[in-house]
Amino acid sequence: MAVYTHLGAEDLAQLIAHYDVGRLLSFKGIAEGVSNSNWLLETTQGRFILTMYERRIETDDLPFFLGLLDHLSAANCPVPRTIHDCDGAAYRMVDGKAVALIEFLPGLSPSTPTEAQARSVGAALGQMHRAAQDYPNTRNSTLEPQDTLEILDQCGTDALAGIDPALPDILPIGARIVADWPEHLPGSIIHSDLFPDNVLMLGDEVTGMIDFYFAATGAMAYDLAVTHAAWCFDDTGEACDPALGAALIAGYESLRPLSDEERAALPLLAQGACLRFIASRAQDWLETPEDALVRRKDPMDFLRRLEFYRANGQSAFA
Ligand SMILES: Nc1ncnc2c1ncn2[C@@H]1O[C@H](COP(=O)(O)OP(=O)(O)O)[C@@H](O)[C@H]1O
Ligand SMILES: N[C@@H](CCOP(=O)(O)O)C(=O)O
Repeated sequence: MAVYTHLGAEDLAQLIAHYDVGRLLSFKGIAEGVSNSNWLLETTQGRFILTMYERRIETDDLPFFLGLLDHLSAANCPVPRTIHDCDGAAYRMVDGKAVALIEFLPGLSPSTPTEAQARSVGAALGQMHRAAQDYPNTRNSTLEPQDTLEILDQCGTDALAGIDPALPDILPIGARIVADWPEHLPGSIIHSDLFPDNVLMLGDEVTGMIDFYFAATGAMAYDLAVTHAAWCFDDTGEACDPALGAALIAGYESLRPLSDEERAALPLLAQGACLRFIASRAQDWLETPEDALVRRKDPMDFLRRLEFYRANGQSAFA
């Protein structure tokens, strides 16, 4: 489920009246997603996505996230633009919560990506990194390897072992990743969470990259490593498909070639990416009540990926 707040027809019609988007004809809540409430709105002028920010997002960060969408879409990246209200504001407050109206983009998120799709998503990521170079705003990530290790430390060995007896192994492994973490790789604004469910596609074409709410200033090669970990394995992280990885990287390099230093760092960056998703998933696992209507994601899916990157080193990216 991803509609945490009830908004009725009258609430939505009243809200829409603040925008130049015509009259509300119909709406429905969107089931996908876990962090925010989303509705698909149909008005006399077309379709729009309404997002209400519920968890993990600071309202103070919204100008950064929403301005980034406008910056990237103006540079022809496949990213939805935000619809500003009649006063020019990118977001409004409803009952104390921030809401934004966002362009609807067509497309479906692939559940079993093909090589052609992995290549396209790599190219879209490279295009985004280049276009974001001159975005004037910055944001520090709150999920650097050190932060994610602290999250796991706070979960504690016993609680981690309660999720899976092998999970506490991540603590010493994570400490080594943090100690070896490369600094000074070329940076831009990075998406940081470009999983298949955050990409919309029509056939092999990327029609939308969405959910930029972990975007931050960071190393571009780290973003590529996150995308590799998210796209090139089966769901449980047991099997990596090297052809998907090769296609993803080739697509990326068609827009932005990697330096030797970035290429050499990929195995460690990918381990750091896995550490980040193990941490947020473990934290959610422990904090989400058993009877909540949100499907908990298994941190072990990313411990398996991490083991793969440790065992295969550079050949994971051959
Ligand atoms: N701009 C958009 N165009 C079309 N569909 C969208 C758009 N933004 C979000 N969606 C739909 O809403 C779902 C949840 O959005 P998302 O931003 O990923 O939410 P969450 O942050 O809760 O994960 C997506 O899977 C997609 O189906
Ligand atoms: N992609 C992350 C979860 C982040 O959730 P999102 O719905 O906001 O993309 C994971 O798989 O752990």
